[in-house]
Amino acid sequence: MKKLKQIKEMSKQPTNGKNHSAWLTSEVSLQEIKSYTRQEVKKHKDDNWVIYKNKVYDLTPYMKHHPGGQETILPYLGKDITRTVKSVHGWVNVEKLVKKCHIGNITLTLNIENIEKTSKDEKSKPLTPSRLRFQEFEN
Ligand code: HEM
Repeated sequence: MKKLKQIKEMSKQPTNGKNHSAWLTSEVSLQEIKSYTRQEVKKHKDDNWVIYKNKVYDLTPYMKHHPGGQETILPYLGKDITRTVKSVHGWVNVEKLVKKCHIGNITLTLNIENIEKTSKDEKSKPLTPSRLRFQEFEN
């Protein structure tokens, strides 16, 4: 925890990517991987958390090194950045660059109640050959 505090202090002076190599060689590690829901990540917007490919990252130590500037990332904090990153710079190996910021994974939850409701709905059943024939008569 003390280490995390130090890192957060260090992150206060932006270099806007001018010191990207310093980031790559630094020994920062926030690793204590936990499971989070998307709702939980949203609540940690101010802690600089984001979701990338179902993994949770605390970008605090990386922000000031981001070549695109830390201000570009600000609107995306607490959110899933997967699509945005793909459209802005799909060639960047994000997972490698922010490996040190990986703090958790998104838990996939199934809403059993909804699944039961859906399966009771006749129309939601898969179109098996016999149902297909039946549908031909319906239309
Ligand atoms: C943690 C995730 C991210 C990492 C590791 C990352 C990494 C990088 C890297 C390595 C570059 C330089 C690319 C190059 O010069 O070819 C870059 C540039 C940039 N990034 Fe990110 N980025 C991240 C998230 C984001 C997000 C969420 C945005 C939001 C829009 C963003 C916007 C930009 C922009 C605008 C540039 C400048 C592109 C340019 O110079 O034309 N990045 N980023």
